[in-house]
Amino acid sequence: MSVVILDFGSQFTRLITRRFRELGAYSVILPGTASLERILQENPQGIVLSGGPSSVYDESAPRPAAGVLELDVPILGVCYGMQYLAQQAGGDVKRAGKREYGKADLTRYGGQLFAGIQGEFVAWMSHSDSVTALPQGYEVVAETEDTPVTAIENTQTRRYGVQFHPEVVHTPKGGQLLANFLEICGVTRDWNAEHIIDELIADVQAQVGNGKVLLAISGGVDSSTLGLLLARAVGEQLTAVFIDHGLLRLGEREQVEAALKPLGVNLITVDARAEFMGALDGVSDPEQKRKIIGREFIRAFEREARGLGHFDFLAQGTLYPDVIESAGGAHGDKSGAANIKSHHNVGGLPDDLNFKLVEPFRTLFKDEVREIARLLGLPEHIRMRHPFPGPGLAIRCLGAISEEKMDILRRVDDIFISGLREFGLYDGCSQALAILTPIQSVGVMGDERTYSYTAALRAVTTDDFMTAEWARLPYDFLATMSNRIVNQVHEINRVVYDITGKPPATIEWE
Ligand SMILES: Nc1ncnc2c1ncn2[C@@H]1O[C@H](COP(=O)(O)OP(=O)(O)OP(=O)(O)O)[C@@H](O)[C@H]1O
Ligand SMILES: O=c1[nH]c(=O)c2[nH+]cn([C@@H]3O[C@H](COP(=O)(O)O)[C@@H](O)[C@H]3O)c2[nH]1
Ligand SMILES: NC(=O)CC[C@H](N)C(=O)O
Ligand SMILES: [Mg+2]
Repeated sequence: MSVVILDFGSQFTRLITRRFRELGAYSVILPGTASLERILQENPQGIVLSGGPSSVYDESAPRPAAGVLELDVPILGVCYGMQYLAQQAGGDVKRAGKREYGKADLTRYGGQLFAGIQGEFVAWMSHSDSVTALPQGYEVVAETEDTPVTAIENTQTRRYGVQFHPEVVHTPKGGQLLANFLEICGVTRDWNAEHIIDELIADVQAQVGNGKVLLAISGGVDSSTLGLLLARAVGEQLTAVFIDHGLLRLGEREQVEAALKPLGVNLITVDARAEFMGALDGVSDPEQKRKIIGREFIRAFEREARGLGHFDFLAQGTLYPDVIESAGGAHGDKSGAANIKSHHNVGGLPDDLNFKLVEPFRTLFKDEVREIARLLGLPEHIRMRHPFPGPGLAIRCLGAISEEKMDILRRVDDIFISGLREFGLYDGCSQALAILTPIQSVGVMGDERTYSYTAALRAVTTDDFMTAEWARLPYDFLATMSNRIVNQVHEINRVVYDITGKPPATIEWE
């Protein structure tokens, strides 16, 4: 039993499942055009039609399969989904005079979807089209100043629609609205992280059978948690490989080896520094760097696999943000989301990949993996570690990299991260990093002129790494960091702090 979410290409589709998970309900995402038969396999108690970039009046607009709207289960349409419901029931949808984007206050609301909700209701909007004529049997149950038809319902047929996005955090009471929909569907809310673990284990066992699995492990949260999960799922068939690509932080290789040993993970460290540094020599374009790194990772795993016998499967701790930013879409079919950057483990994979990928966390967000990690008993110091990207320092050294630049950046990074720990600020940030810029500027030290590099420091707070705020670190702390860095790293004579959120920036600089 589940709620089926039909995806019409919204950036937020995955957030709908996430909210349902938080509410203790199990749901699955299927492509918007999935067949009726496929949908019925999920035994749905309710259906959500997601938002999407298309307009329902376009010839080529994606539509649910015939019969879906006739199913005798409640259906909630979100944005595009609501417009579709309205159009199908004989209403009309037109391009609105004004595009509505961002927060809007509901000037009135009521009806079953809003049951029990009180006070102001801030709704997050992102649409150009609007329902301009209400279909028969429907009632308008919410409006904003700009959009007279902001929510509709037909309690007879149990069809509901909202023009805003209840699934994003910018709609603070959206969770309650989704809970009301679950109630209408009669969903029992007893789904939790332990169920997720059982399900993930069963899925891995079904996928892998007796095959041998090479686990790409970095010592980070995702792959370490995956190590514990796979140890339970396919124990003996597992070999974990950690790659030292020369782009790691100061002392990281030793720390990772020391941290993973007690977990009982059978770990092999591969020294691939020469291969990575050679392949990256002289390359300055960020996307090209990412693609080369993705390819070199796979080549290193292949070399290792050959030495150890035959491996069908490569397991990676890929998370949902890696997938959506690499333009993977909610179900990994490149369904219209934009390519922001090619994460080494998704968009950076070479075309001639000979492994089958095992990526149980591909639909999850970081904080959900941390919850799984807690249940599997991952030690706190690994569980709460800041993420560190697979391409490592290479994407924090802007432009072409070199051994010398890696060495400079390693020392700056170490001063900053150790400083955060020393001042008790590490856990208050979700991620912190140092960047080596190619900018050289004039300074004066010991009465002498310097002409050296500028380092940038960045720290952010975020839950899901999809959006982030820059961390308001104390000035005194930043002053201490700046001092230490210019004093101890002679190649740096200027330090700046990045005060940009995501969006419009991203967390990493490349
Ligand atoms: N040095 C490495 N050696 C082997 N595999 C790696 C390495 N770096 C990254 N990977 C693989 O790429 C995946 C994605 O990297 P990513 O940094 O997003 O996750 P993580 O390192 O497991 O966790 P975290 O986000 O906390 O750093 C990892 O889960 C792992 O499978
Ligand atoms: O394993 C990874 N391989 C990659 O290619 C990669 N690129 C970005 N990141 C991490 O993803 C999160 C979001 O980063 P951005 O805001 O820079 O896109 C941040 O936590 C980044 O550190 C990566 N992780
Ligand atoms: N976010 C959405 O689902 C948008 C739906 C439709 N494309 C519109 O602009 O109104
Ligand atoms: Mg990592």
